[in-house]
Amino acid sequence: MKFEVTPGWLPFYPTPSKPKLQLPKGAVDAHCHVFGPGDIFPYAPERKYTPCDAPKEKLFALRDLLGFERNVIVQATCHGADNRALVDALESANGKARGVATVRRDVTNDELQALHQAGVRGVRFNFVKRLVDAPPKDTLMEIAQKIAPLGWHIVIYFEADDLKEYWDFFTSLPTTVVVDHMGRPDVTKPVDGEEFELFIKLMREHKNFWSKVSCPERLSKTGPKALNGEQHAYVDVVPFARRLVQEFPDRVLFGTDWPHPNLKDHMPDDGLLVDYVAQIAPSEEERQRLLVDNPMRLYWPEEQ
Ligand SMILES: O=C(O)c1cc(C(=O)O)oc(=O)c1
Repeated sequence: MKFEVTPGWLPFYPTPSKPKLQLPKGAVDAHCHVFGPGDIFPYAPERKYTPCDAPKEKLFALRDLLGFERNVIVQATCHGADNRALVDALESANGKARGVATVRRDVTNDELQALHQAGVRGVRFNFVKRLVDAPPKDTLMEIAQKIAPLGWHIVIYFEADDLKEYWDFFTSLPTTVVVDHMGRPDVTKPVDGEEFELFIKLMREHKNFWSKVSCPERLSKTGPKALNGEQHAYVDVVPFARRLVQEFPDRVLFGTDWPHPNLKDHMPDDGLLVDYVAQIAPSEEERQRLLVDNPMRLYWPEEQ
């Protein structure tokens, strides 16, 4: 099937640089996606955007260039609950990728087992209105109850503004819960202001919560952008990620978010995005936890 890309869509950066930062051995890119290709794995009818194809071969080549050894591939909303592109990528990765799927309430145990076999270790609940019409909470709780016995976790994606509303629901989830992109703080607000303190409180009071300290390119308002060799990109986002890395060193993950869906302003050079990690995790010990120990504990516990 041929798909027309959403007007204004920015394709991923064609020639990423090799990072200056050398990643620790065994580093995991814990948040990235595959899109299509649409003629093999069609985009979902209910999608809110149509991306350009970003196939597994490109992802694996990027992994090697950047110095990662493994990927966690997260089901993107443009594929809805059709996990075929994700499963295909996982099955092609020689054990070097795990996945986070999207499932519906009527998913069967056999289907869950097949996803587990392919390398899926979690499901994603998305509440961002420009991306999805979120299912009702009782539907999601039913899914949570179904996946919990598999030892899977739940990845949640929401806007900072919505945290209050979902607080009771999120904190009643029965599994480890991983928050995408730091709960999308407005980085023009203070890092110790009301909005981000609420997120810190969530992490402090609920030890089953983890946070991805990813997506500075999405959250930044003032840059500078990860382009043209910039070694100090997205300085306005650094204090937020730095705070999480310092306060919750065992419950943070980092991912590139390649191929960066829905960016409007610019497309980052992924090599420079890796160099950004030196700003939020300046010590080798912090990077070891962020990039190796934490994702391995969550996604490859059998190797621990
Ligand atoms: O902010 C976004 O647009 C975005 C979208 C998706 C997705 O469509 O799944 O995933 C992300 O991690 C981020």
